[in-house]
Amino acid sequence: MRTHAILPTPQLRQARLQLVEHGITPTAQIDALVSRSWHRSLAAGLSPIGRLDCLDNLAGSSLQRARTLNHDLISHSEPVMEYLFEQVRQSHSMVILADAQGVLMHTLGDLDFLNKADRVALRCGASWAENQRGTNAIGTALAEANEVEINGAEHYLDRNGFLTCAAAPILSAQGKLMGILDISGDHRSRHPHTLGLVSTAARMIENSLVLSSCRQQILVQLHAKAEGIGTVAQGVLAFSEDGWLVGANRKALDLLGLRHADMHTVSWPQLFEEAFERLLSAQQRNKGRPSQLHTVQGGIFYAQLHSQSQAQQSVTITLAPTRDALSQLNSGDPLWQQAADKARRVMDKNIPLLITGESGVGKELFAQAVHQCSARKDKPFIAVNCAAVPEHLIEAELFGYVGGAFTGAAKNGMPGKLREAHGGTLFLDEIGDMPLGLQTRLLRVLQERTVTPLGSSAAIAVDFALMGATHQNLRQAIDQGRFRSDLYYRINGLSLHLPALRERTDLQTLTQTILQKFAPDADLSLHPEVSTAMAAFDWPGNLRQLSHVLRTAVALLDPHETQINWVHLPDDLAEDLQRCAQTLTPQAPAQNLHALSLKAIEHALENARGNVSAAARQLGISRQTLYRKLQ
Ligand SMILES: Nc1ncnc2c1ncn2[C@@H]1O[C@H](COP(=O)(O)OP(=O)(O)OP(=O)(O)O)[C@@H](O)[C@H]1O
Repeated sequence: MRTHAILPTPQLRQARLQLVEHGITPTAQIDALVSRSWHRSLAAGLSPIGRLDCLDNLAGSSLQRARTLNHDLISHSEPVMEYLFEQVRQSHSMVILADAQGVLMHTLGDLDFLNKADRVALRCGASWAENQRGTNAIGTALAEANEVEINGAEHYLDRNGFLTCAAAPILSAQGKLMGILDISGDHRSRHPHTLGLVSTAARMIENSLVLSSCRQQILVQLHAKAEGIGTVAQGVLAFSEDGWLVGANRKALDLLGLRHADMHTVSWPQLFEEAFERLLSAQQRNKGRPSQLHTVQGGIFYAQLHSQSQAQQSVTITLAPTRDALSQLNSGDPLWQQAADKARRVMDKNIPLLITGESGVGKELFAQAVHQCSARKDKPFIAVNCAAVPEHLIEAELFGYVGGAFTGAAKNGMPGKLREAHGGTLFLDEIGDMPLGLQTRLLRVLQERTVTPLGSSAAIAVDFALMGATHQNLRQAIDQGRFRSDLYYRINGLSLHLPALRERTDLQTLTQTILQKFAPDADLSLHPEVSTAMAAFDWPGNLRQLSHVLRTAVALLDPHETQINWVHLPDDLAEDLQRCAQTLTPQAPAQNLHALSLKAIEHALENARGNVSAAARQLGISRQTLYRKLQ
């Protein structure tokens, strides 16, 4: 962006002279970008006046080679350049495409101006990199990786002072600078809109490149309005089949607050609330009409999805298993996502995970998903509930035994869960409930990585990834002498806490995902009152309770019904929920309306842990309305 207006030519010449003679520019008057570029030009050994030596110009076969290397850039730019040229025809200008080194690849121009331009080598093969020709829109846009306008005597070389040039970079889907689009003309015919025109045209080329280079991926076109899809202002995102962001145009990054550096580190569920498959099937049902898409940060867009496999009508089937197990569980809650991100980082690094959280928050499902994402996924996942097995059996259950080791033992013995987990993952649920004696044996196994079955003296090597889970406070258990501290440190390579359902901000998405699991062919929803009450409810049984409630509700629906209402809920829960709803619904006289709505807002904000977007969603109002009410 320009920081200063364009100065008259004599002042600019004077300033350049001062730079060349004294190495300084009067920064108070000269535009910061121009000043930076002049300094670079000076450092490259260029002089504003006189001859230019040894320029890197390409011709013949080397130009041909460069054009072949830039084939995609040129072919996507040509139609846009022709359109652009139509807009500037007869204004003594030309439209120029340069590659990422500043070498001109393609030009279109008014004949009278082309002759003039040829004298300063504005022709194919010539390099307009800054170190070759000093400050100029093409070279400076490359150096600054930004759109640039250079006018008249702002050009470092005096010989280019008759030009006015506006240039904008063209970026690939991964943010690589592919080339520069430029309009150059006689500086007397400078138009203030030229830079905007060039930038828009560069974005058109960029969109076309992104759509083409990512056509093997799943493409999402999005805009705040359905009508904006397909226009130059649309965002374009590309996702791999397993849901990772692999490409985007700049508009999409702006819309979602992302950077090109986020490629391959951000996945669909971290961005959007709707499950991917759900959006795809909605698109198939609606014959490709744009569907609404909610970002986890509360933004609403319209989106259209394209996938090569969509054309073959098989996309839902091919994609469903390709989102990895952790992504499939992710429905957008930031605390849950933090735990999943940490788990991904330590995965396959032999670090035991200790998963904590209230009963029913999904610790075992989480552990299974981590196993499914790990290198051990084709080996067994063995879960042992340390609280459910009677104390006198748990030792045999875990360590196994040889035939006839004790009364009632199986004739041929049993390998035990630790050996069954060999190569895979051992998940010790409710590890806080493990008897002390067994804790000592388990510690030995973990230290020695061998198991000695009951009744045997032979140690057998075992290799498994270890995950434990507990709803207990293990530190407290240590203080009370119920849990060995050395075992605690051994099993707690990294502890991950899963949030309780009342703390989560993704209740709506979770509900939709669970409903879809129970009734894949129906488009079920909750009655708004039920939904609001559920959002305010405490859910002591967490996801297990929610899942049971929804399963029952789906079973109670009549075949033609698609909305879950109070009558579809178990009586006791309906009563609890209605009590919650009463705290939210204004039933008192009108003068209390304000107080009641404040209470509902307070409640929703508390539930959403201060996240205004999530609170607005819970209340069924827009973010703007919530902000207004808060004011
Ligand atoms: N992400 C999820 N989506 C849908 N249902 C879920 C999800 N996570 C958990 N559930 C439901 O909750 C139930 C309990 O999950 P899980 O056994 O993993 O919880 P837990 O925290 O290990 O419970 P506990 O502490 O009682 O062992 C599951 O059987 C499932 O019905």
